[in-house]
Amino acid sequence: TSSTRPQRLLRAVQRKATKGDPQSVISAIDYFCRNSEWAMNVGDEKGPILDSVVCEVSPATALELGTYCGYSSVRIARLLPVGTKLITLEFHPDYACIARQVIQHAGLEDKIFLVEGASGDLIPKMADMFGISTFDFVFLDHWKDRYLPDLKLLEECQLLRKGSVLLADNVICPGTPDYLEYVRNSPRYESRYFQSHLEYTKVEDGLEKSVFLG
Ligand SMILES: Cc1cc(-c2n[nH]c(CCNC(=O)c3cc(-c4ccc(F)cc4)cc(O)c3O)n2)ccn1
Ligand SMILES: [Mg+2]
Repeated sequence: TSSTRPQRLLRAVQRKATKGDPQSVISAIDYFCRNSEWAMNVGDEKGPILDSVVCEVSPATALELGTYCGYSSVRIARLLPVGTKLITLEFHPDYACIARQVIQHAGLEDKIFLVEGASGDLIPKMADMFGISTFDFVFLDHWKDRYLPDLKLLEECQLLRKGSVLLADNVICPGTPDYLEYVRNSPRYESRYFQSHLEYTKVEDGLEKSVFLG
């Protein structure tokens, strides 16, 4: 029976990465995507930009929208101090199943809470589900037409505080024009674009970092 791309990506991790070593999991996925099959991970060019923002914010509470195979969950969680947690939301059960195994191989299952469901349904439940009040950091990497509605939902649910940092992937490719227009023109955000490329390609893409001003 044929396997899926996420299953083949997981197999590459299980074969090549050292259990409990997040960096080797990241390297194994990047190697697989450069040498075997492209996959929609934030990747090894935008990844270091994500790392630098996570280190700068050093969030006590972090949210990721769009887990896929768990590559960026591992990138983020490996940098989080003890006692802090990453909540990551994934819509597709098949992706979630693979991501759990990738996260486990990295040894980060105690720092990452993966929740299955649609962002629009889950965001209003975050505070109650996890006993948090606001997010210090949000990584948007899910359906591109959900970035703006979910940002507004985070505002309405009062899950952002003065200084909360939002980092959005794919603002050029596939593109999130309505989100970009909003964060770049709203007086409630200070926004900055980090130019890069679509993972594992020469196509332009980038990350938009937006600080909520309250
Ligand atoms: C909780 C929740 C979660 C989700 C959700 N979970 N997982 C996703 C995946 C979303 N990601 C992408 O679609 C994506 C696409 C490309 C791409 C593809 C093809 C091209 F030709 C060029 C670029 C590149 C990327 O970097 C991407 O991130 N959404 C949805 C709803 N609610
Ligand atoms: Mg992406």
